Amino acid sequence: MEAEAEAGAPPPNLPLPPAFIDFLKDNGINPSIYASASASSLPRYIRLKPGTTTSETQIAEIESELGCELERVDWLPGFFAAPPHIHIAGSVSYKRGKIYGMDVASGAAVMALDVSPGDHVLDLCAAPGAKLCMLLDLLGSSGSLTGVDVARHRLAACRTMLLKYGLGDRCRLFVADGTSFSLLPLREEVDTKTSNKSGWFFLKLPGATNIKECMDVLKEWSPKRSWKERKSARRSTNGTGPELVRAMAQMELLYYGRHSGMVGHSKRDLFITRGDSEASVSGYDRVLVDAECTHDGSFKHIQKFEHWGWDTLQRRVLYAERSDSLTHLQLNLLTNGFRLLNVGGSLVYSTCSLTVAQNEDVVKQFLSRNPAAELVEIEVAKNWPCRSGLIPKTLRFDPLTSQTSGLFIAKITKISQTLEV
Ligand SMILES: C[S@@+](CC[C@H](N)C(=O)[O-])C[C@H]1O[C@@H](n2cnc3c(N)ncnc32)[C@H](O)[C@@H]1O
Repeated sequence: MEAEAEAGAPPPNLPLPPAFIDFLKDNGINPSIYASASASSLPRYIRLKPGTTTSETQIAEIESELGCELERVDWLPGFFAAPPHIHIAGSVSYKRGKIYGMDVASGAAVMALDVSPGDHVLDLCAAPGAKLCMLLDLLGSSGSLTGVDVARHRLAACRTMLLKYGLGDRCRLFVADGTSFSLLPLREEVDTKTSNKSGWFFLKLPGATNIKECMDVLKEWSPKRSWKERKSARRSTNGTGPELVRAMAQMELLYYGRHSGMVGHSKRDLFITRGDSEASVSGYDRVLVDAECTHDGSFKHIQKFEHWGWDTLQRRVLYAERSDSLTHLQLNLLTNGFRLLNVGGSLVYSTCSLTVAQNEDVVKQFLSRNPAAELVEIEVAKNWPCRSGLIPKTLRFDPLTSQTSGLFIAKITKISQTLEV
């Protein structure tokens, strides 16, 4: 890991508005970082879909299609750097689902989680889904992945990605608030060969033959049900506490795959919630909290405001109330993700903000309230071109140090089922 970049470097070559420069300075961020990360210097990163042959011939084919040379990222398998100006979305390889456009720092956050086949994984801020797809690629053909996001349209884009890359089999997607989401993974799998609810997907995928059963499961979760259906659903929740009924009404299932734990279960079956003292109810082995943030470390995102108008940045990103409520949101997402984590499991908290308030401060506050949480070293990071965060064991990627987008990563484990203080 490299030492922290020195302050006092040249001024940014983007016409950053004074309010943004003030925001950066208030947060101790040197605006020069935006100079080094100008569009002409930061590589465009590509991740190859595993299973795609990585022979030199295949790489050469992609190179000739993109019209550039790809440089293998030696510290993160499967990633390649392309020149900054390359647009991959129009390429055949991209359209056919052979490559992903994904910053290598985002890949690092996923690798830090150390997912193994068979794990039950929760991605609490999942959309639009670059990290979720990588998690599924690592999971392979066992375990499950639950993706949650509060923004329906963004999660719909995530579903499109799942289908494009053929990754939906073990995944389910919920439109829900990650600060209160409570569904646990279902570990015992329904035998999809003998069950009469055999192997249904939300969207009809190759191999599916009974679309009606699929639609029945989804209807149960849809907020747009007829009065009659809502009445009968209310009847079926009689005897259920009001909090649970509210929780059941508040989320929508947007997608599920054959081995996602949804097949053969009614909505009610899935509301086995974990009370704080119920350690015996199994939660998730891995949790990713890639929290909503000001995105100030994502150079490409900030650059878009040149077209959208800098006043939009000021209005949407920088006003103080948003910053305050964001750190609350981040803390609540982290706390709920940790609540759903198994003892011995791992959680990664990441943001693409470079501010201390949204990163180290959130983690510090969380640790002070959760004696069962322990910050752990990210073992795989030994050769990563990043620097330490202000708290030891946390990591920071930034354009100057890493030639990547900005990203903060902290890894936390649960050492016991102790309650929050
Ligand atoms: C940084 S983005 C996540 C990017 C995503 N992990 C990926 O790799 O593509 C943060 C996401 O958090 C979502 N979000 C904001 N508030 C949320 C909440 N209360 N619960 C769940 N998701 C939330 C936003 O809609 C947004 O999609």
